[in-house]
Amino acid sequence: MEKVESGSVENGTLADFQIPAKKLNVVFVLGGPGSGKGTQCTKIVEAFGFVHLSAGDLLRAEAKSGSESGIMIDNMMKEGKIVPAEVTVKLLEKAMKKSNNDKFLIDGFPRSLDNRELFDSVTGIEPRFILFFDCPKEEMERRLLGRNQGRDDDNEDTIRKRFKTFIETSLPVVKFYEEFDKVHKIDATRTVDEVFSSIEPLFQEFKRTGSELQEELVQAILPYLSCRLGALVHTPFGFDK
Ligand SMILES: Nc1ncnc2c1ncn2[C@@H]1O[C@H](COP(=O)(O)OP(=O)(O)OP(=O)(O)O)[C@@H](O)[C@H]1O
Ligand SMILES: O=c1ccn([C@@H]2O[C@H](COP(=O)(O)O)[C@@H](O)[C@H]2O)c(=O)[nH]1
Repeated sequence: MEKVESGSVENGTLADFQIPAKKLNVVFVLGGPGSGKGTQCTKIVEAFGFVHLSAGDLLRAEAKSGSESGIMIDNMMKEGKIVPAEVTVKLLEKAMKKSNNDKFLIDGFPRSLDNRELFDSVTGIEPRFILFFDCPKEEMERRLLGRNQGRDDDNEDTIRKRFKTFIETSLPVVKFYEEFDKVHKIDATRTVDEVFSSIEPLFQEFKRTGSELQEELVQAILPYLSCRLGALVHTPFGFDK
């Protein structure tokens, strides 16, 4: 397999990561297009303080950025094809390094066995477990056609291609992890709340403690405090009139 060119990668670990790869908690969220991965990730983030990284969103942003690979990514997405692993892994790696968090939900990735292999060799990260949203094609198609978020790939023709790629290329990843007993298969046909209730117990070990919540609050108000402090320093007599 081709090796990723990255100055930060040494011996299969994220060398300049603040937290060792082994200590990171990564959950892969897999399932067919429209099975409800993104919807549930939002709820998991709210409840358990994970960082949500959607591989599709990262690729869409890269496609829009006008970068060298942008046109290639855009074309591949319109065809429902899997973007080369080097591109996606690099985007995920960059997004993870930007975050101070140690808990990541990686949504819609790995989409193929070679995506999985490259992520493993570049980051050295072993996912804690895999959530697999199981949903019939007809229901997924109904949801995608009703999504209405202006996505270029939510049309009948591309949806057909995305389903084909999912079955031929992405399902083998689920099978791979099943061999290691890492997959939690979720019946995604139920309501959003019912689905969430069934996955909530899997995340109990990640429940935030009081001091973590306190730390999050401090981090959230820090920019405001430093802004106020700056204003005080620049105001005669040290206070606003
Ligand atoms: N349990 C559910 N019941 C009914 N509709 C749902 C459910 N979960 C999600 N939806 C809706 O289905 C559509 C697709 O959901 P979502 O974007 O979460 O899927 P996804 O798996 O992330 O899709 P993709 O892989 O294409 O990004 C959205 O419009 C969402 O509101
Ligand atoms: O790891 C990935 C994830 C996504 N893609 C491409 O993006 C589209 C849309 O992905 P969503 O998860 O539905 O947002 C997908 O059809 C692929 O073309 C990818 O190549 N690799």
